[in-house]
Amino acid sequence: MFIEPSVRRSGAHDRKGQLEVICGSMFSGKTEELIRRLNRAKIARLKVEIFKPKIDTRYHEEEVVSHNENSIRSTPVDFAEDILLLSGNCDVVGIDEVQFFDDRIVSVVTQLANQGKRVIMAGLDMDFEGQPFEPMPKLMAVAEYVSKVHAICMKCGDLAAFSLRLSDSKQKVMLGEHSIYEARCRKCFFEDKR
Ligand SMILES: Nc1ncnc2c1ncn2[C@@H]1O[C@H](COP(=O)(O)OP(=O)(O)O)[C@@H](O)[C@H]1O
Ligand SMILES: Cc1cn([C@H]2C[C@H](O)[C@@H](COP(=O)(O)O)O2)c(=O)[nH]c1=O
Ligand SMILES: [Zn+2]
Repeated sequence: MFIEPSVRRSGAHDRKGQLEVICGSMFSGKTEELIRRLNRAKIARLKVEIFKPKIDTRYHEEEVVSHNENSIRSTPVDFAEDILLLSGNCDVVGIDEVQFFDDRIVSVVTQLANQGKRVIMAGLDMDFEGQPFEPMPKLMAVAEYVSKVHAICMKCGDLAAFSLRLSDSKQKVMLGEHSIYEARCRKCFFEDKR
């Protein structure tokens, strides 16, 4: 479990911002961990704003929802720059499905952290082919803290770092969950990848 350096550190008293990335495969608990950190910031009475790309409307238009149905209210945005405009004077910014933003998200979150905000991002580090999912590598490079979480392989029960797509589609962006994707360990992913 990630231990926050200090929940209030980036609050009103000490405006030192920081970037945190939570990454891993599908079903690895990224959204749960994001919600956990954001709820703790709220308990510390920090002002929290949460965003997700408008493209991700799988479960709910205005909520970030985990696979086990934890949820937190969020603002869907079209572009990374919208986050700068809408985060105002909050202390903590949460961003889910951050892999769906383009490279401009790197400059946006850097500006937010330099303003003294704690920015917590969750996103897929690899796509269905096992390739890095841009802009995640860049975000991981500039972040102070990177947490990689793991799912359980649906074939062998080992730890899973890969997301196997069960259909033949080669489109990079293809929203979906259990019916289209399965978490897999390295061995089972490369055995079954199409
Ligand atoms: N293969 C799996 N491995 C682990 N958890 C799974 C798996 N399939 C479903 N789950 C459920 O998904 C939850 C994590 O969901 P979520 O936080 O939304 O993950 P992510 O955001 O990484 O896709 C787990 O707590 C568990 O209930
Ligand atoms: C591997 C992979 C996934 N996607 C999509 C599928 C889901 O809608 C999201 C990931 O959601 P999660 O919260 O991490 O479970 O991304 C995609 O578009 N392309 C891919 O290669
Ligand atoms: Zn396996």
